[in-house]
Formats: sequence, C-alpha cells, structure tokens
Amino acid sequence: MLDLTGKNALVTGIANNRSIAWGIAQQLSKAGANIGVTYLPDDKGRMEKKVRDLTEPLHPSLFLPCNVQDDEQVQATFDTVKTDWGKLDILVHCLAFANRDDLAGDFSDISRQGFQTALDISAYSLVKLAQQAKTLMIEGGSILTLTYLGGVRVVPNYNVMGIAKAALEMNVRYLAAELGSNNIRVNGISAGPIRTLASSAVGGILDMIHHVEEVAPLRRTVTQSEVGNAAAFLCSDLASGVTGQILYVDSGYEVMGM
Ligand SMILES: NC(=O)c1ccc[n+]([C@@H]2O[C@H](COP(=O)([O-])OP(=O)(O)OC[C@H]3O[C@@H](n4cnc5c(N)ncnc54)[C@H](O)[C@@H]3O)[C@@H](O)[C@H]2O)c1
Repeated sequence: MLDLTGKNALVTGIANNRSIAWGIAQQLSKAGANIGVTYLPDDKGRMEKKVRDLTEPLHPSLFLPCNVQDDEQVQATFDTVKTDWGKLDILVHCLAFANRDDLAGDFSDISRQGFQTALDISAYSLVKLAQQAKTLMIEGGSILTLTYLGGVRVVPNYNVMGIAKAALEMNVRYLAAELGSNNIRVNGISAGPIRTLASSAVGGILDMIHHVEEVAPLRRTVTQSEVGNAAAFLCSDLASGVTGQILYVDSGYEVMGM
C-alpha cells in the first residue's frame, strides 16, 4: 500500500492551481506525508499570498520563500527544515524558467545570458537543492524532478529548455549514482504537455497538446493528478528499487514513431 505517513516532503514549484507541483503536493498529502511548501517570492508578496491560500487545505507545516538562484535563501530553507523537522524524506524539484524569447524562433539565436539563466534555474538548481537535502535525508530519501521529452528529442520552440532538460536528466543519473549508498533515490518524471504558467511561455503549446491528443496511445494528454500519483509512487517505498530513472507519464506518447 502506498503510505507516506511519517515522511516529511518538501515541495517546490507551486505557483497556482494548474502547477504540476500542486498536483504532486495533493497526492503526497493524501498518502499521509507531512508537507512543506516553498514559493518564488516577489516584491509585492503576490505569489506568497496566492500559494498560501491555495495550499492551506494541506496544512503545510513549513511555508518558505526559496528562489533557487539565491544561495542564501536556499540555505535558509534547509536550515529551517533541519530545525523544524529534524529530517527530510522527500524533495520534489518541480520548477523551471527560460526567457520567453528563447522559447520560440530559431534555436541558434539563443543568447549566452538566456542559455545561462535557463540552465541555472532549470537544471543546476536540482544539484543545489540535492547538496542541501542529502545532509538531512538521514533515514534515506527520495528526490524527484520534472522533465519533458524535449530534453531527448527536438520539439518545436522548446529550444533552450530542451538543453536544460537534457542536463537535468543527466543530473538525475549522476546524483542517483552518488547518493545511492545513502539510500537516497533520485528520479525524474517526464510529463506530457499540460497547460500551466510555465508551459504557456513555450510557443505553440496548444498545438503540442492537440498533437498528443491525436497521436498518443491514450488519445489524450495527462493531468496534474496523474503526474501526482506517479510522483507519490516514486517517492514511496513501493519504488524502493528504482533510482536514476526517468518515468514517462505522457499517455504513452514517447513510444510512438509517427
Ligand atoms: N506543463 C508541462 O507541459 C510540463 C511538461 C513536462 C514537464 N514540465 C515541468 O514541470 C515543472 C513545473 O512546471 P509547471 O508546468 O507546473 O509550471 P508552473 O509555472 O506552474 O511551475 C513552474 C514553477 O517554477 C517556479 N520558479 C521559476 N523560477 C524559479 C526560481 N528562480 N526559484 C524558484 N522557483 C522558480 C515558479 O514559481 C513556478 O512555481 C517544470 O520543471 C516544467 O518544465 C512541465
């Protein structure tokens, strides 16, 4: 049985009720996990309010600002996890960012700055968070990230994010190899296209969704809660033998040749 009772789960990347991280947080909570939430702070505190109101029904025992580009904020987040929880069992890395200009048009036009930003926020951040998480996963643990097929194949307009996802997927494998001896598992879910704030920045996202609805074996795309269910499995002891893997939760689209 899928049971996360007694597990402390820190979930990053909730922005609104469409966020994949929100789907994951709900399923982890349903399975009994104690939830902590981080959000991306802004000057006016809008994100804080929105995410606080949204996640209130899950009674998060931690609610912290964490911009992954800010080392002090990352440190402060994990210092609080240590003080308040004592141990961490589950870390969900569910965030990404690239400049809108770099998610359409010619791939070769990407600027150095745009490349660095996308790779820093969307790929390096997993390493940064894992650095901190590994010291608190004293009973072992599970780290999970979110990726997309555009990291292994060319998808129109995904451009710089494809490079970031390729790096992210290798991060999963290197981290799994390093942390396995501490019984820390590291996996990724490659989700099918879902309408969210982040995906709306990718040129032609609706066309991508319609294409999946026509071609994928299940003839539809996936929902946040389907991704959440797979996440709960990967974060639970039911997946105790699974690490370094990318699990496709995409209605089967990845297997199709045409
Ligand atoms: N939506 C899709 O179709 C799809 C498909 C496959 C994978 N994914 C991946 O799922 C993850 C979640 O995206 P989503 O689609 O739910 O969109 P979303 O916009 O709801 O979530 C993206 C999150 O990234 C956060 N973020 C951006 N920059 C940050 C920073 N510097 N520090 C901390 N947080 C930051 C945002 O605040 C937001 O919460 C991403 O990694 C995305 O690439 C999405």
